[in-house]
Amino acid sequence: MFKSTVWRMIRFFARQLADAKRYLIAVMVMLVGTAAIQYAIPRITQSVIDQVIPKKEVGTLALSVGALLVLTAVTGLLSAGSNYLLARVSQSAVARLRNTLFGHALNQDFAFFETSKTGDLMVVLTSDVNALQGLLSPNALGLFGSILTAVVVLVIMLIQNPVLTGLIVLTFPILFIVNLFFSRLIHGAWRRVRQSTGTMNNQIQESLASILLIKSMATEDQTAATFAKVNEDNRKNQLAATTYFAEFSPVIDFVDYLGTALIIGVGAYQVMGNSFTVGGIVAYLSYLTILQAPVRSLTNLIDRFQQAVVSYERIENLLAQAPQVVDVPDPQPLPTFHEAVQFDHVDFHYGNGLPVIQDVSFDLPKGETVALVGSSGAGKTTITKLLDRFYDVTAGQITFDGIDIRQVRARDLRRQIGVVTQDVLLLDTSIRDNIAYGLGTVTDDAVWAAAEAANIADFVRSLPDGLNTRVGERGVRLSGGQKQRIAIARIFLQDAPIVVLDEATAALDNETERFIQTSFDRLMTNRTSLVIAHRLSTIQHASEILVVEDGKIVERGTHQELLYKNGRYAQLYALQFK
Ligand SMILES: Nc1ncnc2c1ncn2[C@@H]1O[C@H](COP(=O)(O)OP(=O)(O)OP(=O)(O)O)[C@@H](O)[C@H]1O
Repeated sequence: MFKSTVWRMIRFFARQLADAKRYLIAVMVMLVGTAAIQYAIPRITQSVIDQVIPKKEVGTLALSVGALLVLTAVTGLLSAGSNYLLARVSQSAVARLRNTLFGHALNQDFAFFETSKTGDLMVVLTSDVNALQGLLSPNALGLFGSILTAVVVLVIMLIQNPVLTGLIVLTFPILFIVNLFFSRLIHGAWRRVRQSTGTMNNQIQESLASILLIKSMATEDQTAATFAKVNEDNRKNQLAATTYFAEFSPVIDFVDYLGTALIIGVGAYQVMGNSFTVGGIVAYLSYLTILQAPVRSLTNLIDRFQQAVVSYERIENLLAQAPQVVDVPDPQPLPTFHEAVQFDHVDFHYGNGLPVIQDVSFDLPKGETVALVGSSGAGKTTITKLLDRFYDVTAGQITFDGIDIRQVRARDLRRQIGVVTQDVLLLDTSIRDNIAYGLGTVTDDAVWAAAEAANIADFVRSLPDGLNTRVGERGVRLSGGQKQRIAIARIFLQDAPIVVLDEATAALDNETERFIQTSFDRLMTNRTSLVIAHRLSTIQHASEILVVEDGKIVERGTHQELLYKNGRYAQLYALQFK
């Protein structure tokens, strides 16, 4: 499983990098150049010590120093160039991936968002994508460069001084194992730090979001105590991570130093026996750093690789999700609504399989109002969601002017239906942008006309910033009634021929209720409406009232007919007006 994921991930990277071939070739050329210069610099130092100094060649000395300065400047340029190109390639690959994932998530249907937690999706879109970016980062990709340099340097060192080079190479497995062990420990420790930081952040976010609840239940102390516990866990994890680091750094330094000790000990011994030179020792000390670099970053890369594989698996899982509600390959055009919507023996259940809607049939002719009433949880909202095709019916069909709504493009259908829900969704932007949301460029006159129709214009005019007033996160700076009227203004502007109104259940004061009712009435004039009514006084003029209980229509008729019948509706009505 792990192996096949690794292969798929490598192929994925190859595809991502395919169109950056030119850049990657340029990077390779730069890396080869860097390798050559990194080999040459210690060689020049060596020749200065071994030849230029004994022979007192001042001219060659000046030349050598000049060459060293030029070469160092050139490596600087090459590494800046290759880092820039690698960063450019990896960042655009990652940005593309994030766009794909976000678009894919947005295109999922409603059912998907019910089963996936927002937090989990956030992790995939941020941390998991970052983990892949970690593998594509200039550091990780630059490892190829440092391996290349190390191999070149190693071959030449072996030819020059096989004994000393052989001994140095023997320290590498120790260096590798100690590094691996250390990085496992430290990564584990940092993972725990990240987890506890995540828990801490969630706790802060949740507490701030539910501040009203905390204040009204006076649970400040309790909330602070829970937070203190999470905070303490986080402190302990941080301390453990830094302790590991403090303990292991000297060990790593010691193993690093083994190579240096060998060069000084064995090298000097060879110099005494005239089989090596002082300049050679100095050059080898520089080469040692070049050789150790990839050994050290390899362990880092192994960890990043493992993290990336786990993240890639989660990304793949998200990409493998396919929405159930999809457009047919050849959708029919949907002309403007002109006749009727029909529910024809509709059955529906959510993912858990429990029947929610059973054998529901009704007509919603153009220009008429059909009202849904019934107890909480009876299935009224579900019926409106089926009309908007947020879910597909499990049996029967819903037709729009005779066309099954599964045969048309979902967005064409939804454009013709305006929805005002109980919990009004507002974005943290201006009132103007909230009213015009999703409707392209709209003139201020049109926005004012919609605000006027929704009975919110006077209020907007009374604000110092008028239409430019920001509504705050989730519209916190507005009252419930004001939010709802902004949502109604949005529907006026959308000018959909069909409206779905879910009356607020929350008790509104009489004045607000009257305001909203007038704007609802205006919205319903000349439109076709499906209304979920909680206050039965508002639907007395509906052309048909459907009483829904346990997902079935148990009674239907006009207000007068149903009162006369003296059944469930009459009962509900009596309850509200006794
Ligand atoms: N996403 C879902 N997954 C599973 N069951 C659901 C889901 N949404 C709603 N239900 C269930 O479906 C039934 C009908 O819910 P629905 O929201 O349609 O009722 P409602 O009549 O609109 O209620 P209310 O008047 O309280 O808004 C309820 O039993 C509810 O628990």
